[in-house]
Amino acid sequence: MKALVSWPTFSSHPRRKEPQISLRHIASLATTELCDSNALLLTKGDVRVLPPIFNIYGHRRAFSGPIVTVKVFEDNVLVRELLESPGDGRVLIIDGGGSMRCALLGGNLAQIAQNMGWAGILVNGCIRDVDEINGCDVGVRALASHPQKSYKKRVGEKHVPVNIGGIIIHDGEWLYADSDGILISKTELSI
Ligand SMILES: O=C([O-])CC(=O)C(=O)O
Repeated sequence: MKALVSWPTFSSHPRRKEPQISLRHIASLATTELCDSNALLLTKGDVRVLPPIFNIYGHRRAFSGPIVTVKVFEDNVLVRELLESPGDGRVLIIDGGGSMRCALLGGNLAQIAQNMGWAGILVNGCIRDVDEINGCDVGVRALASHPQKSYKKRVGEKHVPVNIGGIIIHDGEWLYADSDGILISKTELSI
């Protein structure tokens, strides 16, 4: 398998014959290759594999970037605040405690994330407006979908360590996601 995977978009313009490959779709390194090339880091725990509990949403199937964390519970005001700030190719990890009782991310927030340059969003919880999210040029991972919105009380903490499926993740670490899985790394990885 090649080290680099890409997710080209093809122009629908009738006169254009060549596929248009958007630079924003040159995706991240393949998680399989990263695991194979960084076996020592995996052994040491500097690279961890998240348990395969997340569903894949969003137009961008593969993404990577430095992590920003936020810990909330059934309240997404802090999520909106972060997504309204420049993403600069980073990945937002929302630890929603795994709640199955409401959605922490919907179509509006995914659109904002796309416009603000976030590479991806991982939700330890639920999302809604799945069809809209799937149309946004951002990668999304979440446990499930739920039609109900969350509270708006602004309770939670930004930039704190979070525990996702038993893996402790710190702000500033790196996330790599593709169709095969999700890696968390203390540092930026190479093949
Ligand atoms: O605002 C929310 O609670 C989530 C939502 O529906 C959206 O992002 O469209």
